[in-house]
Formats: sequence, C-alpha cells, structure tokens
Amino acid sequence: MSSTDPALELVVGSPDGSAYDAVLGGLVADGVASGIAAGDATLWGPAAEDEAGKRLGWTSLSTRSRPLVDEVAALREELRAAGVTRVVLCGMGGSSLAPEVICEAAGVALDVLDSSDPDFVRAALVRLDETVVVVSSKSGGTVETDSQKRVFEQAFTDAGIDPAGRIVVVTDPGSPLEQSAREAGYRVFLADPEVGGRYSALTAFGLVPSGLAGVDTGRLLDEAEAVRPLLEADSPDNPGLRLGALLGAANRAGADKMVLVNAGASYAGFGDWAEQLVAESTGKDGKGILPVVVGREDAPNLTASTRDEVLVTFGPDHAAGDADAPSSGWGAHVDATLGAQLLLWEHATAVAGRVIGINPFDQPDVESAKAAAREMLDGGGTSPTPLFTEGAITVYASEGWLPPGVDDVEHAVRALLAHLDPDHGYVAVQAYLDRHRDATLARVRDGLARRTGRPTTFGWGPRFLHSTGQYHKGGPDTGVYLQVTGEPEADLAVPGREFTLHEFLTAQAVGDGSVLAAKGRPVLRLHLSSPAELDVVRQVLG
Ligand SMILES: O=P(O)(O)OC[C@H]1O[C@H](O)[C@H](O)[C@@H](O)[C@@H]1O
Repeated sequence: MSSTDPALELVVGSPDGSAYDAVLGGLVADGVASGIAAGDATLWGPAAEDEAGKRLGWTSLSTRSRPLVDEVAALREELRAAGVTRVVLCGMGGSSLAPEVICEAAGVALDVLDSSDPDFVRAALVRLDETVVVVSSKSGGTVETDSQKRVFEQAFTDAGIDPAGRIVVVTDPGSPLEQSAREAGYRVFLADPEVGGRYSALTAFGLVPSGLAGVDTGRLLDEAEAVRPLLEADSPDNPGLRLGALLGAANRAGADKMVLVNAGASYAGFGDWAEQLVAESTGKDGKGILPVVVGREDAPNLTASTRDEVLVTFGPDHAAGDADAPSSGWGAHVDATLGAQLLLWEHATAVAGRVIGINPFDQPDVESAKAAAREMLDGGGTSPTPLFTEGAITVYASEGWLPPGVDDVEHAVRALLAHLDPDHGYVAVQAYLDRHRDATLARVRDGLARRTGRPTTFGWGPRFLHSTGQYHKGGPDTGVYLQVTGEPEADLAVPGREFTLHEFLTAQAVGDGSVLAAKGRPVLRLHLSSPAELDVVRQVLG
C-alpha cells in the first residue's frame, strides 16, 4: 500500500484482516479530511467541540504565515548589521521543538534553552555581545521560559547591553508576556491564537527563531503548501488519512506504542517534535499512543519490536521499514521534505484522535504537575523522605510497590522493572539533569530496553513534561517511572523570584512524581549527590 507524491511518499502495513481498510473507508466517507480543512469542530465529538473550535487554524498556515518570512528576514539583517549572529531560544514544548528540528534540517545553529537546570542555563550565558534571545511562550505563563528570560535580562544588563535590543518575544495576543514585553520595549511577534502549541510549527513559534537563525523559512512553507491539497482530499490515497487510520486502528487493536526511527533523514530531531505532537494529543482518558523515539535503525525496540508497537520510520532509507517488519504487523514508512512531514503528522494526529475517540487538542493532565511543582515551591508540598542512601545515590520511591527490606539500588531498580506488564508495560526514564553535559546517560535506554524486552523511553526533565508528560499521567496505566535527579555544579538565582533554578527543577521532579504516585503509578527516584556520579547510575541501569 503506497501513495507517491514528489514531496511525500508513505507506505503503510497492517496485519492481515485488520480493521485498517474499514477505518480508512469510514474517514473518507465521513469527509474528515475536507472537514478538518474547513474547520469543522464537531469531528471529535461534543466534548471536544469547544476546544477544537479554536484550534484548527494550523491547516492553512502555509499561506497565512507568508508575511512573516520577509519580516523576520529584515530583523535578521538588522541584527547582523549590529554584529548579532547567535540565536538563543527560550521556550518549552511546542514553543521550541519545531524550531529545533527546522534549524537542524537546515544545518543552522540555534541554542535551544528548554530547561530549568541551572548548569544548562548558565552554559548558555556566553557570547552575549553577539546574542539575540527569542522568548517564546503561547500562554506567556510558563515558569521555565519566564525564568530563562529573567536570567538573560540580568545577564545583558550586567554586561552593559540593553535587553530591549536583544530580546524578541513570540506569544499569543493578550498574554501576560505580550504586556510585559511591550512595557520593556521588546520586539514582539504575535502568534495565531487559533493554533495550539504543538501544532504551531508553521506559525511565528516555528518561523521567528528559525528565520533569525538563517533558515529559508519560505521554502519550508512551500514544502507544506505542496502537499496541502493531498492532505485535504477525501480520498483513500490521502496520506494524512492513511497514517491517521493506521495509528488509530492499531491503537484500537492494542498496539498503543509507536516506535519512531530516523531512517537516514537530515532531520533526526523530527522524532522529538512528533513525540510531543502524538503523546500530548492522544495520551488522555486512559488511552493514547506512546511514541518511543529511537535514534538508530538497529537499536533495541526496533529490531526487538513487541506486539504492542507500531513501527514508523522516516527518511529516505526504505530498507529500514522493510527489513525490520514489526512483530505486531503495524508499520509505516514516510519519506518527505520536512515541511511536508510537519503538516502530514498534524493531520494524521488529528485523524488518529478521532479514531481513538479523544480530543487531540487539549492536555488535561499537564497542569497537575505544574500545580504540584508550584505547591512545592510555595512550601505547601510535603518533602519526600528518602528510603535509603547507597554511596552517591539517595533513593526515593512512591508507596505501594517496593517490597519491604529493599535497601540497595540494584534491587530497587529490579523491583520497579518487575512491575512491568509483559504485554503492555513500558519504562520511562526521566532525567532532570543537564542534557548537554550529561548526554551519555541517554544510553541507559538501550540497556533497559534489552533487559526488559519492553518499550523504553528516555526524557530530559523538564523538557519531557511538555511532551510525553501528558501521556504518562493521562494515558494507559502501564508505565513504570524511573526519575534521575542530581545536584548542580552551581545553582542560579532567578531574578525577581524567590526560588532558584535548582529549587524549581527539584520541585518539578518531585511534583510530577507525586502526581504519578497519586494515580498509583510506580515511581523510583535516584538522586545523585553530585554531577560526577553518572557512571554509577549507568552501571546500575545498564
Ligand atoms: O508556549 P507555552 O504556553 O509556554 O507552552 C509550552 C508548553 O506548555 C505545556 O506543557 C503544554 O502542555 C505544551 O503543549 C506547551 O507546548
């Protein structure tokens, strides 16, 4: 089964006798593709209608965002004439994942600051005389982004640089950030309020930082525009309907994980962007699709694919999809330009949401972790009591799953993994550390996947809270959660706030852990006494 277009090729595979054809036929008969394009908010049922009514603006951005291309290019020239050549982006989730992959695809440098880790943030405070900082937040209320902005304002001021010439804000009209930015005299780009954060790649959120960094954003819009007619057609050849039908039908049949692997694409980071789109859009009401982003074609979870996984490869290398047929029988391969991929996946996710029976435009469980972190910072939350300390690692565990008497890290990890359902379980490693300095920790994902034979994800906190965090709390109760926290080389104050970045980061880890625990989901936290202790954790988990 394949559909070909110069800009987009999609091959899908489904098990014999599956419901895929019936689901696809139903989508065509119901006019779902043209309905999405026309802004029909009723497609996801009455409960989703309000939200969908203000979230369907993304379908036409390839034409509506055009004016931004020249506007951003003009600002880039202005900044370059003043010697400003480095772009830092402060933003979480939908406000940074798209520009990150857009710049990667174009081979253009962009420093993405999507963390509250003090060491990570401090490392970005360099070359200030040549730096412009884009502060992106749709709501204008995200604490990480606000904290990063405050740190940069202070750093510019300390360096004798007027922040007004160096901070560019992207936000929705009327947000608190718009107001404070105007008061401070910052350059403001207003985004489209009819587009949700994770669907905003082709709005100002994707185009302003990328354009300032030097990407040809007009070309990106052209790539999306080229496939738009295909994606809006009520036809069984429509790749958006086909990919959405595949994900939805597979999910209904019990394949509720999607292994997403780069098959030679120049935009490896696409996996992280799609991860947020799919996890946050579908992971709710006890349902959803968990993306398992895999870097290599021979990694565990790809070759050892399990029956609850759909295998999706992206990039020019077709062999990957064919050679490693998923054991579930559900699979797809997409080769497309980046602009086409972005629009394809937005359509496919909205379609899959309808098939699964959820609202693909809200994120009802993200707020609970934010509230728990706020409570911790305000001194309202209970500080967790450690179970025991072994060398450099202090261990915390949520109640109800760890057998009494366990007093070493190896057995605690074993006990956590023993809770995995052999057919549907997954392991989520959540590292609240510096994702540049501590990058090698991500290798434990492979070791755990091999050891358990189960889908294993790895996320950097707090980045993943704005992505898979919704699925962990709102999706099926099948995960076990392994948090890794640590002590920074040095903490960093947040100007004008009563908390430091390390306090905030710790509150985020503890807060999210407490929300998971309150839902009865097993959480084990390994806290490192210093940044140098990664080897110890790698050994225990490997
Ligand atoms: O752009 P912001 O309003 O700062 O939001 C950043 C992120 O925040 C939350 O986590 C939402 O769940 C994400 O969908 C969003 O992308």
